Amino acid sequence: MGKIVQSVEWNNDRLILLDQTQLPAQTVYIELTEIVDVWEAIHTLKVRGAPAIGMAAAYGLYLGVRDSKEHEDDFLLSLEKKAAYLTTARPTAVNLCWAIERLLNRAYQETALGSQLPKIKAALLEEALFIQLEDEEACRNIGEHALTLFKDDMGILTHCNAGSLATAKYGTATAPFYLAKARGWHLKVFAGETRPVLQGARLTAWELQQADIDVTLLCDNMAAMVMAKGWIQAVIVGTDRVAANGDTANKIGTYGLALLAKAHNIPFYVAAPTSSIDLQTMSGLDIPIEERPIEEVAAVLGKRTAPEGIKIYNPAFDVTPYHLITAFITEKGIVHPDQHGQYNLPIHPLLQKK
Ligand SMILES: CSC[C@H]1O[C@H](OP(=O)(O)O)[C@H](O)[C@@H]1O
Repeated sequence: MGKIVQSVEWNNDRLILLDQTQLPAQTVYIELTEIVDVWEAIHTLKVRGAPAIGMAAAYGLYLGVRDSKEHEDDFLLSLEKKAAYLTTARPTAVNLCWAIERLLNRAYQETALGSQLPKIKAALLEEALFIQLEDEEACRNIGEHALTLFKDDMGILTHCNAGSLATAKYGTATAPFYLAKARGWHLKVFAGETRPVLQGARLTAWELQQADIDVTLLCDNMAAMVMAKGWIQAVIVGTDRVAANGDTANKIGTYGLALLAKAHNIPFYVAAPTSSIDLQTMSGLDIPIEERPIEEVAAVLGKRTAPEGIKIYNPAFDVTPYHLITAFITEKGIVHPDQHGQYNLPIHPLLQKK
């Protein structure tokens, strides 16, 4: 029986991460106790995937103040500076700043109650643990809802890694694959390799193989052909940030898949925990798109493939306009567009409109 891999764990008062840059060749766990090392792990994709970087940032903020010696009057300012520092690790996934905001709010609440520093710090760790537990439950619920849209023996295409590695467990886009396996269904997963960082080849293919799930690896440029062959009955992807109108930022290449799905009349689903839905961002035009080092494009796993001195563009994400999305699968249920083609998206109770 296969196993469901996990990438983030709080254990023995330290943050333990499965270093995703070493997969699939090596399974390497790193133990972090310093906020600067958490920032670096997020920035260099040792930990990656919107929910997972939110969880890591939350634990990182706690680690940043756990042993601090500031006077109580200076603690909140120090906490806010460390929070701001962590949000610079990566800009696109709203989960990172959302998790940080949750810990800041807990600190403000405890301060207002007159709590002493030890209690405030304990509340920060408690909130980080809550975020991880909630994400696992949200992913499981997303999987259950997604299975109402799928049936046994379907071919499903996914992109990048919105998997168990990118979340507390199960993944968002991959959650239905794990639950279908447990239900005895045979879903045929097609995973795009996802240039340039190869999250599909290195991570999704690996984690589904570990779980004995039927997965076929594709180059990104094969998606149109397998759709034309009739091998794909649905596309499901994750997200880093859904804007208020439903425009969705996800791994570069997602927008193209949505256009292909539309052209082939194939449903295109976004698995979106409410922790990734940002009603403060009005549309895709307002979503910050991370640009990453050009070396990711110029070389493949360290071997240079592009000529020296060539111009290179390396956006890590693109935005799929909401009208190309068939439905959002959230932990609160499936959201289809209304009669005007507009989305009324659920909001996480702790992400109230300001
Ligand atoms: C549930 S993971 C969401 C999202 O995050 C990934 O980006 P990255 O690998 O750069 O962290 C990818 O876009 C996934 O779909």
